[in-house]
Amino acid sequence: MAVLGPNRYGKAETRVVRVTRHGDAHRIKDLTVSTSLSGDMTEVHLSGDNSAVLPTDTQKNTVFAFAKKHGVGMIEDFALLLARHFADSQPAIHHARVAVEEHAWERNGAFGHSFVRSGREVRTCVAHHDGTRSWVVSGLRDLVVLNTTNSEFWGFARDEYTTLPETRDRVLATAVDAAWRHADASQDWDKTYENARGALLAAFADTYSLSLQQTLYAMGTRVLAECPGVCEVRLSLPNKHHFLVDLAPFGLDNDGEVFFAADRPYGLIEGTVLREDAPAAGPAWE
Ligand SMILES: O=c1[nH]c(=O)c2[nH]c(=O)[nH]c2[nH]1
Repeated sequence: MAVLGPNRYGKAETRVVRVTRHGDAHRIKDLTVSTSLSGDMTEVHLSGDNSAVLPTDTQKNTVFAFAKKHGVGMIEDFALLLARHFADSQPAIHHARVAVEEHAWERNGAFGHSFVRSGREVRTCVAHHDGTRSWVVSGLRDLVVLNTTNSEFWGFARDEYTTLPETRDRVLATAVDAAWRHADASQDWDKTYENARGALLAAFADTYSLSLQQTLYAMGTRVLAECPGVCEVRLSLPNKHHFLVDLAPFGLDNDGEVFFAADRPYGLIEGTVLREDAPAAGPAWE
């Protein structure tokens, strides 16, 4: 006998751009929004009775309608608004998860109406609401950073397959993917974002690194130190290897000047740093 296990459904990656016009000075917010609902969904799976199913098309429409009606400020507020709407307005929906990514644009010169997509990282959040409680995890991805020195890697375990030379000076580069769990769902999201981003960058730059793992822990610890409302930080750091190119065949030396920036494979260093007294996570990360 088969039984239905955990399930959820929603509209993934609705792309919405909200323009706000103040005379000739326009603003844009460019988001990717993914909704995911769960609740009394046994019948639709077992018998095809759709009466509890708020269509994913409706969910997508709601994203656009809310962008118009409520505007888009901080993405955490927009995500919470949507999550609360779905969980509170549909009797069959007991839990709503809304994930938002924000793509940054900058002004193109002095023109009020012209923008250039910025090379900045993508800002992210996931908000949950279960009809009573809300949880928010904020973060960023693709924050690409590189140190040209102050990184070593040696003293590692060896076996018959180890060929990696030890290094006392290497390039250390990564694309930071970070998420931080808020202790409660009423924070100054923008302020925390800037503090967390600043902490990640500062810790990456000023940690004398003996491994990317050590740098990861320093970065997570720094976010907790700078952001009192954050109780847990998760980091995923690809080690973007930079290999010194052998220029000897060309009669040239290479004293840490020319590197091959390898694409793949890459080391992937992942870890969590949390306060000793961090409250239980609930479904925040899912
Ligand atoms: O910082 C590093 N951590 C590792 O675990 C590792 N493994 C490896 O081959 N290079 C590195 N660098």
